[in-house]
Amino acid sequence: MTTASSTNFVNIGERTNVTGSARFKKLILNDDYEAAVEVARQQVENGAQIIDVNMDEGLLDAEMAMTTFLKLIAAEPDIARVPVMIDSSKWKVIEAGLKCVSGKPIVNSISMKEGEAEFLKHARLCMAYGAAVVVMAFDETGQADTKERKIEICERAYKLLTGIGFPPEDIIFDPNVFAVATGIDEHRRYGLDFIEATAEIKKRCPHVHISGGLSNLSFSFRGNEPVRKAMHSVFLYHAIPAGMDMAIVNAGQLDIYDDIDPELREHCEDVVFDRRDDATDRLITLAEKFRGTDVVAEKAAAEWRGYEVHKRLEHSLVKGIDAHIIEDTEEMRAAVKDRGGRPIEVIEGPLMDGMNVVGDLFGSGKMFLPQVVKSARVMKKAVAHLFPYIEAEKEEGAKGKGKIIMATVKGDVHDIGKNIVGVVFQCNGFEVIDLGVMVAWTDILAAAKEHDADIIGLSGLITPSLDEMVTVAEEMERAKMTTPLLIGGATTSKTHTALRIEPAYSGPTIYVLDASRAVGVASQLVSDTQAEPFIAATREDYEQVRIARAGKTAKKLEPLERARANGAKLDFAKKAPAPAKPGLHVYEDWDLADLRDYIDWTPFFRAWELAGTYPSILTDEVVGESASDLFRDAQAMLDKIISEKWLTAKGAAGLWRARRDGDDILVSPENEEIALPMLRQQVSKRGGKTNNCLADYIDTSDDWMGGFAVTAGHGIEEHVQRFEMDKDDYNSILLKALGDRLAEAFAERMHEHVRKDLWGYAANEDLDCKALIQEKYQGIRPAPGYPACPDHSLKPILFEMLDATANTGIELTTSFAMTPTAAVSGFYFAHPDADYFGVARISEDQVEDYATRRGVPLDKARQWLRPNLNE
Ligand SMILES: C[S@@+](CC[C@H](N)C(=O)[O-])C[C@H]1O[C@@H](n2cnc3c(N)ncnc32)[C@H](O)[C@@H]1O
Repeated sequence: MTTASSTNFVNIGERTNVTGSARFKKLILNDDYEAAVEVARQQVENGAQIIDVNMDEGLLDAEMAMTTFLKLIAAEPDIARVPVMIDSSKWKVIEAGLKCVSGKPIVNSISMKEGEAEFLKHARLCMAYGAAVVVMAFDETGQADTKERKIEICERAYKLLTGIGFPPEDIIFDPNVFAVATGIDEHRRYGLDFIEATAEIKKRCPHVHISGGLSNLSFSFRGNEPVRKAMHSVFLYHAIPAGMDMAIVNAGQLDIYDDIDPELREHCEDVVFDRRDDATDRLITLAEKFRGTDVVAEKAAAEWRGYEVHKRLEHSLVKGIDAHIIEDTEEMRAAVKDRGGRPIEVIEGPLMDGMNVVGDLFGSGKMFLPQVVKSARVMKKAVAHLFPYIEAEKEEGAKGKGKIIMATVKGDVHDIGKNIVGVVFQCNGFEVIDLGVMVAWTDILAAAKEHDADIIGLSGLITPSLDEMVTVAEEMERAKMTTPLLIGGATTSKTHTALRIEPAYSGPTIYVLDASRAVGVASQLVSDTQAEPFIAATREDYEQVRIARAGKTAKKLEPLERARANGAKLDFAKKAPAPAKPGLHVYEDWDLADLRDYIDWTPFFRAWELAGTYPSILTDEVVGESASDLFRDAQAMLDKIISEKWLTAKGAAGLWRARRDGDDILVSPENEEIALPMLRQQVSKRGGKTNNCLADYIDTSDDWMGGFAVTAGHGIEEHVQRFEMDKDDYNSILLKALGDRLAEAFAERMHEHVRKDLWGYAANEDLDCKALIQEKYQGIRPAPGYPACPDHSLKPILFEMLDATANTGIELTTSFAMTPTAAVSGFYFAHPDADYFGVARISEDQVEDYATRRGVPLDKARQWLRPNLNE
């Protein structure tokens, strides 16, 4: 069956509506009524059986526009054969329209919004003109959203209208189609409520018609026409048998139900009928496959290829399209050559012009990181094409704004943030010399000298990197350097930079919050006029941070003994039973397809500096488009990662006997006991709150705990290199970010496997991905380096118990960072009352106690615990 043709269903053309069609609005605003009439004709030719005309636009004299247009179409026999729906929120406009229509008009709309008297007044007028009316399901308290309200309002309106003799067959109810798949739970029933209400209204109000505006339904998928069309068709397929007999819809844009891709159709029906909890998530995921597959997109694509070459280059750069960049760059180069110019001019002229547009859009918040990184990829390809010509002519390279050395410091391996910042610098005309990860200070200083760098940028993600950055600063000082030093990365902060790094180096030292600030900072540092005042202002700012900190006396903490006495007292009668499968379990190659469903997407968008929560970020007013594009690319790459097996997921999980001894947990992976010394909160607690320590979660005898290490990073290097060889930072960063996501998903999956199977204390747990991300399960998996066990140096102990390097291939750097970077490790606690907390500040007594328990010199313990010291 098709959606429309085999029923008495009437479709109402929507293109002659200034609020819904940008093109029609433009025509009317420009007084181009001739072309506007053509829009109406096309609608009718495309099968519209009624045309909706709306002129509600602030800049228009709507009464005038309505009457002008209606008179014009009344003179066109092939348009005038279909009824006109006069659509306005202003009664005066409707009345003006009614006066110009010759056939049977339809008024869109009246409602009880302003009470019964007003409603009936309008209804009587419509009756006088012989007009049918659309009655919105709207009353004095607002628009009907639930099924019950829709029915109640329509029934009430029906009684009122028939009470004054209004012909029931001239009543068209619009029970409000609202957007579904928005990610908001209350919206899930909107589609179903409309359909069910339709059936009931038809029953209770004989002879009426039911109509609705379909475009609302798929609002969440704007920009994705194939999915919108499928949703509309699916909706009508079910709403028509329920009694819907009209809809405002672009008839040319409906799919035949049977022709819709079966998977898409099923997912749309899941959403419309609210058939499963994850219906929205699944449709959003699937939707990405269909984006851009429609005719409109293809037409737009063809159109820009007709631009002149300068504009084509700009278009490629701004849109991040690399498909034609080589041929266009070549065309430009040839054109420049023909007029006696040099190849470098292609870079300095059109390419830089395009990148300036990108820079401006990014700077003004109209473009986001993923798009910028794509633009940079296009630029790099263009430059690479020109390079041999530039070399051949022995030209100087384009003069950049300045040279920046970038490095992730020794002991640290994380580089997504650094790479993104590097790309953004390059887009803005800086030359970046990227030294990679785990870079010793000696190499950083040597590179700065060799390249005569204007700026050095350091990056780090884990807390031990903070100390390493101080070391780099001290060494720069010793070498009497004056090069500005930029500090960035997840654990860095303005406070740490002001308190520890800047005092170590007399050159300019500046903390950079994120990629969007990096260019502003670097540009000021290389500017002849702005550098000095900027550096002075930053120094003053950091001085204030130090003064404020000096004014604060160290926080008053509880003595360790008192904190211990106030530890968490768990009811060990509730502790988890002994594991079903104790000991070590190794997984050499976990199925990546299985992990895909466990991915928490929100942090993925954060890595690209897109603010928001998945899935609503995909339809966010500001970043929605950028997030959706990125998500589509991510899904496509995930498809390949899985089907072509780019990555291998290896993991180990162990469940061991454990008992608590003071603040140590004694674990027995084999026969001997291994001590895991834990840290305790010492901040004063009130109101019955306890001073927690992870050891509190373990019984003094006969208990169990676990540990795990998982990675999804094996195999990644080969592909990262492939992308980098191809100057494709975008895909290289995308792959790394997806590797991280798969590793986190693996940690989630492994934890579930432990609860339900290996340990088995929650064998009947039934949680979906969302509930897992919200940690709705029993037990926790604290990770070394995180607030409840901030000391990264516990990782070697954990790794030894798991024989993790042999079993999973994960290695630890000197700062206890894991390689591959796409890796997660931690402990398992199963007690139902075990919860995450932060150790926060600790005092000297605990540092000494910890040094003794770990069997290390006090200095070493101080170094490990530095971020938690009370100083
Ligand atoms: C960093 S997030 C990772 C999960 C997130 N769904 C993702 O995919 O990125 C949460 C994890 O961090 C660790 N974590 C969070 N808070 C912690 C705390 N206070 N102490 C120790 N570990 C903590 C735990 O391993 C927890 O599972």
